[in-house]
Amino acid sequence: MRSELFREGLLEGKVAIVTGGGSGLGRAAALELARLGARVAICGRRREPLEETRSLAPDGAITVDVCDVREEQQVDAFVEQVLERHGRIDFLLNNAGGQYMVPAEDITPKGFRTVIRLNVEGTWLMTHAVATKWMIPSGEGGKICNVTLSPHHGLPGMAHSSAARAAVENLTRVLSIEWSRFNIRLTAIAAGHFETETLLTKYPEQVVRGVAKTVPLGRLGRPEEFAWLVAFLASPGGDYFSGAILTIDGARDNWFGPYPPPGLADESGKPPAEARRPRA
Ligand SMILES: CCCCC/C=C/C(=O)SCCNC(=O)CCNC(=O)[C@H](O)C(C)(C)COP(=O)(O)OP(=O)(O)OC[C@H]1O[C@@H](n2cnc3c(N)ncnc32)[C@H](O)[C@@H]1OP(=O)(O)O
Ligand SMILES: NC(=O)C1=CN([C@@H]2O[C@H](COP(=O)(O)OP(=O)(O)OC[C@H]3O[C@@H](n4cnc5c(N)ncnc54)[C@H](OP(=O)(O)O)[C@@H]3O)[C@@H](O)[C@H]2O)C=CC1
Repeated sequence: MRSELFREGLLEGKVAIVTGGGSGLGRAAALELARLGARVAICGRRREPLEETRSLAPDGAITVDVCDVREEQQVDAFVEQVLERHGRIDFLLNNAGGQYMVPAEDITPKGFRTVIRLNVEGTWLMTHAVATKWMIPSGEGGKICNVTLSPHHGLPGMAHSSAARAAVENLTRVLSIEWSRFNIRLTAIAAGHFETETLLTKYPEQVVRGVAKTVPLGRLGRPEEFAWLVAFLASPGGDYFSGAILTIDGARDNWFGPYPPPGLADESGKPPAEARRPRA
């Protein structure tokens, strides 16, 4: 299948890593990058979903490795394997991540560490390995894109993850400064609510039922909309983006709920306006 948006061969010759490529947003991104001609290495903890992603891509476009991004030795071995196989790494999407939903007072020390370790340490280990094993010593630089979370003004039930994603966003900013001398460009995609299988099945049913109503555009994001942004950043169109946090969330960061709010609009859907007062 061809990309619905970009020209064929746009990413020919490029090598990309997508962590968590076996499902949801990671799968959609890996497939779009592969459609555009990139060779894509995906990883995750379970082989089966990764193999399924590979089976959906053009022959030979995607390679699969089991790797837990929290484990330094596994990350090192994975990055070395990709370099042995493909000889270069142009683009890294740190997509593996997540959390569980729970009131903050019920987060145990182990639970907090678990979420920080996955999102912050996992992102850092992969970023550091790719930078020090290829992007810096090769002199070629490259692009690293981290996946974070919108809303930025706090997501109740996800205190650990909100803290972790803020850390990743600041890491993105500081590395974009430090590593500009190596031509490494870093961005973060702050994803709002996307209709992935995990989002639809992992969280409490009553939360999932109402989640689209927390988005001004009134719907969840589609995985391909995320994948197109990733492909754009990997393409020459993304060459001058660095240090930016790109929020893709149907305006969720700016308002909680559909707009206009239910019950406030007129029959045509127009929000209310105050009457003009006569000038004094
Ligand atoms: C509807 C609103 C949506 C908001 C936006 C959402 C965005 C998304 O991110 S959707 C995609 C989410 N995807 C994922 O979260 C996938 C990755 N997540 C995971 O793998 C797990 O959820 C993980 C983050 C907990 C990590 O798993 P693992 O390393 O296997 O950890 P354990 O299951 O062994 O748990 C360790 C530790 O963590 C605490 N804990 C885990 N789950 C819960 C829970 N449901 N409730 C309370 N505490 C939990 C707990 O301390 C665990 O230790 P033990 O108690 O000893 O088991
Ligand atoms: N869907 C949404 O609305 C939003 C998603 N996000 C973020 O986007 C990313 C993708 O989300 P989504 O596709 O919905 O969720 P998924 O749960 O489908 O994706 C998470 C992927 O990461 C992999 N993964 C988890 N832990 C590890 C680990 N320790 N090492 C390697 N891989 C791991 C999982 O595979 P495996 O279990 O086999 O390891 C899975 O393929 C996540 O970071 C998520 O938090 C952010 C905001 C909103």
